[in-house]
Amino acid sequence: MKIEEFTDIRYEVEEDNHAVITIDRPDRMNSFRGRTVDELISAFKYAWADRRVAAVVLTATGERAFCTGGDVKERAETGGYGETEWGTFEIERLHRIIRDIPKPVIAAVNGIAIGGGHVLHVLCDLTVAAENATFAQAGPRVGSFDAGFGSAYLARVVGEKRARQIWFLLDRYDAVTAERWGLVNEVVPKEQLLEKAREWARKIGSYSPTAIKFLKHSFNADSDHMSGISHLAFDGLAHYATSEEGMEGARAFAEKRPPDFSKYR
Ligand SMILES: CC(C)(COP(=O)(O)OP(=O)(O)OC[C@H]1O[C@@H](n2cnc3c(N)ncnc32)[C@H](O)[C@@H]1OP(=O)(O)O)[C@@H](O)C(=O)NCCC(=O)NCCSC(=O)c1cc(O)c2ccccc2c1O
Repeated sequence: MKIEEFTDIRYEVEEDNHAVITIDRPDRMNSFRGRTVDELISAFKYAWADRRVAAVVLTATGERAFCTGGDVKERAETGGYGETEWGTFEIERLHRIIRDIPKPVIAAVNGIAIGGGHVLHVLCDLTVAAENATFAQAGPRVGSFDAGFGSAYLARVVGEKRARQIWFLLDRYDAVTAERWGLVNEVVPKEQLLEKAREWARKIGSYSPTAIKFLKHSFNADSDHMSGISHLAFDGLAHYATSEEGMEGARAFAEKRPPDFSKYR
């Protein structure tokens, strides 16, 4: 997909040194649909191929949301995430490209990161958060789960007890707690968020790209077996998310009522 065709994201190369990818669906709290995911993959490919780009910043429009995961309203209406370039919902490929691109990816979290949006920042190499940012998972409330990197790798990052707490209690954590848990590298005032991410990108751009590339691959190697778990998890999720139980979660969200999962116990 060409950059000028992007509707759900923006892609810019800043100061000939780093790319900034901005999720731009503020009316849906920067949730993603199939098209958003396709555009994000294309943007990461552009950044991968562009020799000027040493690091990638992933952020979103506004101060309310970084990314609220899948577009639950779309899912409640249609049972899926809308049309895509190849007819498939490529979220797993997006996860892979964030890990595989041989350049550090910095999440600049400008608001709530929840559900699949939380998973995106977890997968990024570094996270800088605005003071107003919050962090949460939502799947078991809306009929979804990420039993791949979103849970297994999360446990690597914050530890088993905290990862289970995040997924089983579905509470929202503030930026200071996230930093204390090691989920976030640094918390800054919201006015300084993008500048801090760019400062890191510029710093990375002054170092040897080959050394950085090998380090990223090395960090990934130890947890890459989780890809197999991810394949299983996403195939399972495709069935679960469209089941009656899964759809009860999405419909309840769209209808602004608590879900009733009692008959599935
Ligand atoms: C994010 C919130 C906690 C914010 O709550 P708050 O009370 O501040 O605001 P509102 O709830 O009133 O929301 C304002 C406005 O935005 C709409 N909105 C919010 N989030 C979404 C969303 N994800 N999709 C669509 N629309 C959204 C909301 O409806 C309001 O609209 P109005 O028209 O009423 O003004 C809270 O909104 C919240 O909990 N949001 C839902 C978070 C969530 O459940 N996300 C999805 C998790 S599941 C997921 O991400 C997922 C990922 C995958 O990779 C999948 C892969 C394959 C299959 C399924 C997948 C999947 O489900």
